[in-house]
Amino acid sequence: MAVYTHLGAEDMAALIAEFDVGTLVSAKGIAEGVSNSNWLIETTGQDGRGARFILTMYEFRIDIGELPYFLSLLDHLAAQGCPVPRTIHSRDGRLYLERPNAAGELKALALIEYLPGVSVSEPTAAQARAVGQSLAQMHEAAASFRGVRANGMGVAEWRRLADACGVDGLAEISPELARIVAENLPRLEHDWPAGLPASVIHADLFPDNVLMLGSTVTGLIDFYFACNDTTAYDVAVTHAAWCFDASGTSFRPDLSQALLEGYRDRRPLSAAELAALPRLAQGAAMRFAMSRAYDWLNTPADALVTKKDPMAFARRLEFYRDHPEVFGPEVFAA
Ligand SMILES: Nc1ncnc2c1ncn2[C@@H]1O[C@H](COP(=O)(O)OP(=O)(O)OP(=O)(O)O)[C@@H](O)[C@H]1O
Ligand SMILES: N[C@@H](CCO)C(=O)O
Repeated sequence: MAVYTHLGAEDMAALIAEFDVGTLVSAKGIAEGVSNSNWLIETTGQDGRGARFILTMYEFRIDIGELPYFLSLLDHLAAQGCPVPRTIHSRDGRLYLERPNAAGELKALALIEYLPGVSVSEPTAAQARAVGQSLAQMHEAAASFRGVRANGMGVAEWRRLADACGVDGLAEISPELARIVAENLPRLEHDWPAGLPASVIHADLFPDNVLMLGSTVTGLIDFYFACNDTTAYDVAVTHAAWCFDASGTSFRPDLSQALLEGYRDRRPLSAAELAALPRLAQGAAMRFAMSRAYDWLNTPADALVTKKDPMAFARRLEFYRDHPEVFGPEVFAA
């Protein structure tokens, strides 16, 4: 569940009245998501024909100081034609408002455009191709975005998370996990690709952050890890998130080929980027193995959150290390 704060009907109506979107008709809590409280809002709309929005209260994790980067990035990408929800600005031009949460702490709230579509759990090749195309479209469209944010989930953070788990903590999750981190993290730290083209990246484009209708991408959402970093690393993250079964044991070459071809339809990958992809993909797998391992050990047993399996990504890491040909030229020649 993810509605941590109860907003009464009068408070909600007053909040929505701060935006030029008509009057409040209904507000329903959204169960998905863990970091924020989210509501599906229905209003009469500016023209009386009805309109839908997503209202988010940023409960944990997101620093209010970073919200202008995330929310104005949505506006920028939407204005460039990307399938990204626009931020609705308040009548007095603010990107977000502030209200007390359940504990009386001041929290930020943003209203964003509602987009149709559902997140797929078993993607087809046509859907993977469309996601590759949308990712490339986003990279191109973001080139003119002026905001800058460092990647808080980069190599240094993988090390910090690994050290915070400790060898014993990693081994408690799985002895294999401790071994894979010990064997691969120092190597990735030492040889992490540098000097490749950089841009704004989404950095977390998992299937649950893509809305689709059939094989059409209708929404890229949850930009709260977006940052400026190596563009091809975003391709690697998306590849790691889309091209395996849930356990990370079974690689799907059909999805891989479709995703990479879709991406290259819109933005060519240079020889240097292609050569770096095996290592970038190992890093992407390490990033999610480490954030999941840390959460595994530090999420209270009674939290209403499903723990995600770190081994699913540790296995992907070994797969990428052992199969660099996944990104080889023969894949694209086929
Ligand atoms: N613009 C949108 N249009 C339609 N539905 C949306 C939109 N934004 C979010 N949603 C819906 O709300 C759900 C929760 O959103 P989101 O995943 O961003 O929450 P979160 O708490 O930030 O997530 P997490 O903690 O997993 O990062 C999504 O699964 C999606 O169903
Ligand atoms: N998408 C991530 C969570 C965000 O870090 C995961 O599945 O582990």
